Amino acid sequence: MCGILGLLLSDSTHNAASEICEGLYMLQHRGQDACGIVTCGPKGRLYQCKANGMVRDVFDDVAISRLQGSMGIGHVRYPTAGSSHHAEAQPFYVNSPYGIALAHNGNLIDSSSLLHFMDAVAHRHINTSSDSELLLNIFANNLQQTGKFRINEDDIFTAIGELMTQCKGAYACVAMLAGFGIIAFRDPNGIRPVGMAVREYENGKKDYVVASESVVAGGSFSKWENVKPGEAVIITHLGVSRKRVAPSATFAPDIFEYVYLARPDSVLDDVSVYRSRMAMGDALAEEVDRVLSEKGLTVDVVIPVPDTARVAALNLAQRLQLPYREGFIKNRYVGRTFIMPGQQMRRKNVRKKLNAMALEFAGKSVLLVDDSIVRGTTSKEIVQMAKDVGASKVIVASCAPPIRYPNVYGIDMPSRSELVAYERTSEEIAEAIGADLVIFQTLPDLIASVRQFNPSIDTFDCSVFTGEYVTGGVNEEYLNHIESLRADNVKRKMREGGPVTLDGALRERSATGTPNGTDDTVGLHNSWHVS
Ligand SMILES: O=P(O)(O)OC[C@H]1O[C@H](OP(=O)(O)OP(=O)(O)O)[C@H](O)[C@@H]1O
Ligand SMILES: NC(=O)CC[C@H](N)C(=O)O
Ligand SMILES: [Mg+2]
Repeated sequence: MCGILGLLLSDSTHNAASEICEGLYMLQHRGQDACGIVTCGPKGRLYQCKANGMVRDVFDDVAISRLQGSMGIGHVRYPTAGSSHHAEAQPFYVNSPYGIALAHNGNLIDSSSLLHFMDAVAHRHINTSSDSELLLNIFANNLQQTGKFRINEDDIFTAIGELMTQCKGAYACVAMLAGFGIIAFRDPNGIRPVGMAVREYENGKKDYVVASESVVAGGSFSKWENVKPGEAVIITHLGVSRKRVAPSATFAPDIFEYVYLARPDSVLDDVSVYRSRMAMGDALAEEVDRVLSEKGLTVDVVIPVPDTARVAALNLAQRLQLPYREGFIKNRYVGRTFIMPGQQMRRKNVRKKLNAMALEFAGKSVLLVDDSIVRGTTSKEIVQMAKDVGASKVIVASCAPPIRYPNVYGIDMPSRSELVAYERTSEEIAEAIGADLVIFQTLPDLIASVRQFNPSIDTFDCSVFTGEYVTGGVNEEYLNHIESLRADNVKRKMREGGPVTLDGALRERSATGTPNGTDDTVGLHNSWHVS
């Protein structure tokens, strides 16, 4: 779940970079590892700044002022393929044909065969282990096939249509063609979100923004519209062209966007994330009530696990007519822990991020409400913290059902054995996290919490709960393969600089994962900002 963004300003004398940077700040929750912007200035010249780090670390006034041009694209990264090396920060750039930059949210599941195609058929060199670099080169290769000096919109639609038959997985993308315009497209199942909005001036001119989440367009833009699954959108100074370029497929947006990934103040596929989380709290209240009366237990207070679970926890407390107390105070300077790259870092940061206030816990039977329990890192720590400050009983309720299967579509949960619910019953999960009881939302209730706001959504990608993958092509062999590439222990070795196979035996490379690493890759694709 990275964040993507594109901006095209009607006034070619204005620079787009500062507004893109502001937009990336609003998408920071989708990726904390790296970020970048590419703009297109006079004569179609591209300018780039990207690096490991948060938006505030990578972009200062100097960096922004160097990014010339009235259109550009941006990205915040949470790696789900390849490594955390700065060389894999996005947007990616390829010079041929025409000069293209691309930013991608999602994950391809057929990278190995695409890499082989690149090598054996397209003869294009892929310089990193990122699936997004591959995706860009598939697009570039398809455009190249036109053999044209200058391409038109139909050529672009055809190239993306072809890409959608070649690339399997999740991809919400924004691309920029030098001197031409901005292009957005979304995979045929619409797994990851992307939409667009317009800013209209009295003189009839229009600026356009494309973004992962509507919150980016909240200020001066209006008319937010989703990019539809299998659709491509081309935005130029002449206007907008849209076309469905893929054969129809089941629309299956990832339900985890509503559970955790997206900001509550965004509307995704016409569903307010905030409203859906309120509904999750209401539905979970029913389940909590049922289980508590079945077990003859009572609760004195409902305590949310900040931040994401707050909305649902408040509704749950109101529904059950229980006091709601902010028993955990969040340190505002610590980011999201789930999307941090290593287990040790995640664990340490839960402790840094949340502090239990004894006065809300001492002697009480507490119900902690979280949006999800994935590795159990957060719940294990906070249950202990609650007990340390004197809670007499700690019950944990989760707005999502147990997560027992890996995610292969852009959330970094590649390894079954890292999931606390894998091969465990609710009782065993409670034991693993040290709680007296764990209560999970049922899957039908979770789906209804979101779908009631947009019944036209066919279904949701719920693969982390069911093990059913809407794209097909995910079997035991594939799951073992990604586990061997991306399990926490493998990533740790990568960060430590050991040589590991990143692309399934196709090549070996080392990845130190820091901008100061001794290995570096060529400047065409990879540069980072040094102020
Ligand atoms: O079981 P785990 O592996 O710990 O993952 C689940 C937890 O991680 C997330 O919180 P996070 O700190 O990332 O972000 P938040 O502040 O938005 O809640 C999520 O909201 C859960 O609290
Ligand atoms: N979370 C994402 O969307 C990641 C995009 C891409 N797979 C990467 O690892 O850079
Ligand atoms: Mg959380």
